[in-house]
Amino acid sequence: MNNMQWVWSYIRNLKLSLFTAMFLVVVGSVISMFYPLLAGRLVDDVINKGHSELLLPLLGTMIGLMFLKSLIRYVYQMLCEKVSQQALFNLREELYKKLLSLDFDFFNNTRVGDIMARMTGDIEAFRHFLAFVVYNIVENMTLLLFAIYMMMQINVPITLILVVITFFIGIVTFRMSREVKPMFYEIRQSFSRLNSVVQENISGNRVVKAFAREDFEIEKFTIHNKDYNKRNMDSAKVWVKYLPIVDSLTSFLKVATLLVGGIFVMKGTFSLGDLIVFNGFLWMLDGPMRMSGWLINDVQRFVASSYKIREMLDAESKITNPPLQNAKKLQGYVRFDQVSFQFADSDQHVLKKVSFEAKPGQTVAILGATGSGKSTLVSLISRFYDASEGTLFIDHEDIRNLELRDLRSSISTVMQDIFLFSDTIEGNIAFSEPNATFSQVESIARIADAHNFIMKLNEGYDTIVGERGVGLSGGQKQRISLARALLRNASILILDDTTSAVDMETEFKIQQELKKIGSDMTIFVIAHRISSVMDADLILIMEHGEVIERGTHEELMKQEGYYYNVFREQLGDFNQQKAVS
Ligand SMILES: Nc1ncnc2c1ncn2[C@@H]1O[C@H](COP(=O)(O)OP(=O)(O)OP(=O)(O)O)[C@@H](O)[C@H]1O
Repeated sequence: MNNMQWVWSYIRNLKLSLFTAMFLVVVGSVISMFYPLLAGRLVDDVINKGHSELLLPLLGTMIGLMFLKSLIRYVYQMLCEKVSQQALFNLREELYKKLLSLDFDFFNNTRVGDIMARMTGDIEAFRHFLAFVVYNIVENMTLLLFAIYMMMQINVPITLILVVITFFIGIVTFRMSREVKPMFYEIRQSFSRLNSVVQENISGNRVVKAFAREDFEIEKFTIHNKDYNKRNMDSAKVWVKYLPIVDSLTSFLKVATLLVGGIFVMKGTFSLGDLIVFNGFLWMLDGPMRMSGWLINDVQRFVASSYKIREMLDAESKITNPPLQNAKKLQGYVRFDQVSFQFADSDQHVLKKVSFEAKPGQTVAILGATGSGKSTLVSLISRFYDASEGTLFIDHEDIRNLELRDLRSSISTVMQDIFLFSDTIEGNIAFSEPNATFSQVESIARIADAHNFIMKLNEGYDTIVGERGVGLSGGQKQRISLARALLRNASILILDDTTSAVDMETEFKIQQELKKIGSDMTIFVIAHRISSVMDADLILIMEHGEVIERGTHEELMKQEGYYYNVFREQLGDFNQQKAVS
């Protein structure tokens, strides 16, 4: 599909408004033709021939046409605005839906600033194209063609001379647009990089302040700002190079009209009124020619932006989604069969031939050094990624045959990187189960040991937490996100380092509560503390993507390997903590 077909797909339903607008643009251009003609009559009939009775009707007609033209212009501008806003709305919706359908791989490899540039600047270029560029192209084309036609009716030789000059202006403008075209893509890329720096500084402002690196960040921003500025200036330089030529040629149009027209007037083959008419038509030649530079500029911007927008619309999630067979709540039987995994842009296996099974109601704990593949392993259960080799079965079905929403609605996850929305605490907890009543939210918050601290906040459950949970401690955020996960009546519960920021006493309480409610849930717990995993039915010890030890607490203690050593290291702390409490 080329760019025009693509744009058309957004305005197809609005074609009546669009065609009406374009028709009115043509009518407006026709009306413009009358001004020079009437001005010519004014000179020839009223001034030269002394028909003063024609003065008022001629002036009245000119003023009337001016009003009519303004009215028509208003209507077609409004119609174009309506078409562009509606198309923009549809495009924004489609882009947003696409964004939410894309997988982790896309987000891992695309900067947020770049996505934001597409959702703002590029979309604006699309709107500007429909709201302004399209009607201006039609208006200028019709003005140019009508003017040439009308001038031809009056004097062919002068018109031909003017058309030849206009042709040269066209060539210069075309060369300028060719030179400036690649620059627009560069400007677009530079804007995206600038956006990324701003976005990173807003998200990471705490880190910047904590390390007092404001100067460094300002310097970094300045480099990108200068780059953006330079690229815009480069394109402006092309303009500056060509604009004097275009200006000279358009001025030459006037000189040529006066010179040749004057000679014809002196010879008596051309009336003074005709010269006035010609002069009146001149702006319809040079106007479109001058304007074409700006319009080509806008079209190039639009082409560069639409390329970026379409790139995102064409992005495909690697996770294929099979059709929904028969929606049912999963039991929570999970089996990894020789599962290996590597990230798309990496040649290293993050998981190597992992096999184990978890029955409904069982708890599987995963322990291991940082970077050993624990989070990656559980992310395969929600199908955030597909295994590179081997198969993952859920309820004895290859996970790739399960419809994504159906699968994910049976799983509840507390991710390591906690995210809370800018919403009330109640809204954040109920995110997983929008139909939950307040008392359900409250009782689940008790289980997650969040109720007490929430009640101490001035607004309680109505407290609005800032973006990403600003205003709460790490442990408080963890407990709210745990409550959010528990509220959903899931078959599989994944807790990725969920209690790392809460004290051991609180963790113990949460574990006791979990035992009460999670009797038929399959629970995956990733933890660094032995105390979080001791009671699990199966403990997996990971190292460099491999399961190096497995078994229950007792079995692993007997092996006297990694688990045994970690247990001995942490036991002291644990006993100390228990003694203090
Ligand atoms: N998006 C990614 N692209 C490429 N490699 C990645 C990506 N995410 C993680 N990795 C790599 O995969 C390996 C396993 O990461 P993972 O997050 O699963 O470890 P982990 O055991 O959960 O670590 P931690 O205990 O620190 O959370 C790491 O070596 C990491 O560098």
